[in-house]
Amino acid sequence: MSTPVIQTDLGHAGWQAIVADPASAVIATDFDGVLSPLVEDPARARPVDGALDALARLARSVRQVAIVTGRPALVATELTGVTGHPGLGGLVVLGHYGLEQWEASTGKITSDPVPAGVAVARERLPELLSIAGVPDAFVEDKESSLAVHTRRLSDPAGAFDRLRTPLTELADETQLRLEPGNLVLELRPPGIDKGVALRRLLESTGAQSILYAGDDLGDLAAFRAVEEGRRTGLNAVLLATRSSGATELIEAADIVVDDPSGVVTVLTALSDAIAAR
Ligand SMILES: O=P(O)(O)OC[C@H]1O[C@H](O[C@H]2O[C@H](CO)[C@@H](O)[C@H](O)[C@H]2O)[C@H](O)[C@@H](O)[C@@H]1O
Repeated sequence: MSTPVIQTDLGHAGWQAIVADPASAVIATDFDGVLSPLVEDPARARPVDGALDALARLARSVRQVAIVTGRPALVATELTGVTGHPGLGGLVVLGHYGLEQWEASTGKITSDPVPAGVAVARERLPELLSIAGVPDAFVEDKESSLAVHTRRLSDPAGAFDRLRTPLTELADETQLRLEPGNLVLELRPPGIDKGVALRRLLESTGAQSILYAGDDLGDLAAFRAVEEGRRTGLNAVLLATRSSGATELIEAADIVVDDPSGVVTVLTALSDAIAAR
């Protein structure tokens, strides 16, 4: 398989560094919109064909493969089906934007504490949704955070706009953070994001290079952490899918693909290049 279109010099350098020394590389990828297509019901998201095999193949030669997601870590392991998948015994899943860490080698989860504001927000949400005129918005209760989805409503974008201000106020009052995503507004603990999660992962693994794949606004923090790392010598490839149409992310990427199948193509090309070196 040929090298994908890498649009930047930094991306070329990152690709070559990973190929030359995979043992010091991390491969980290988001789940929704990157390994799985976006679907109406969050419970039905699944990785596209070939996604886990592509990660498993890379896992043979790189230092660490990780999934970094806004989902709870256990939900992500269930939806992805990574538990017991051949070749993914060293996988790490960073859930809740890094609040939780699940390790395939032990099956154990560690988590930062959940702030009390989540319980307060949970209690106040139904009335807030009613007052905002969207009582039927789907609330995905993730225990450590609450995601309000508008995708299945008759006017998804209008409902998203109507909810933004009241949910921002609720986040302020409960000392939570409002995380906007693709037709979803999440109330979640502050002080952690995918950038913090990735910095911790790079530090704990001592990796010198990384490929990070994302699609939505929540991945911007990871992109920024990688860009910051580049200033102190980290070699990196930033891969974005167009799944969520997040312009800022797409413009910052070294490689852009349309959808999760494109991610599989890129990951496969990377392991082919490693195998051919
Ligand atoms: O970090 P991620 O793995 O990308 O998770 C971010 C949020 O993704 C999910 O919502 C998105 O995907 C749903 C299923 O395809 C879709 O219905 C929704 O509109 C998208 O915003 C998930 O439900 C959230 O909990 C995640 O935080």
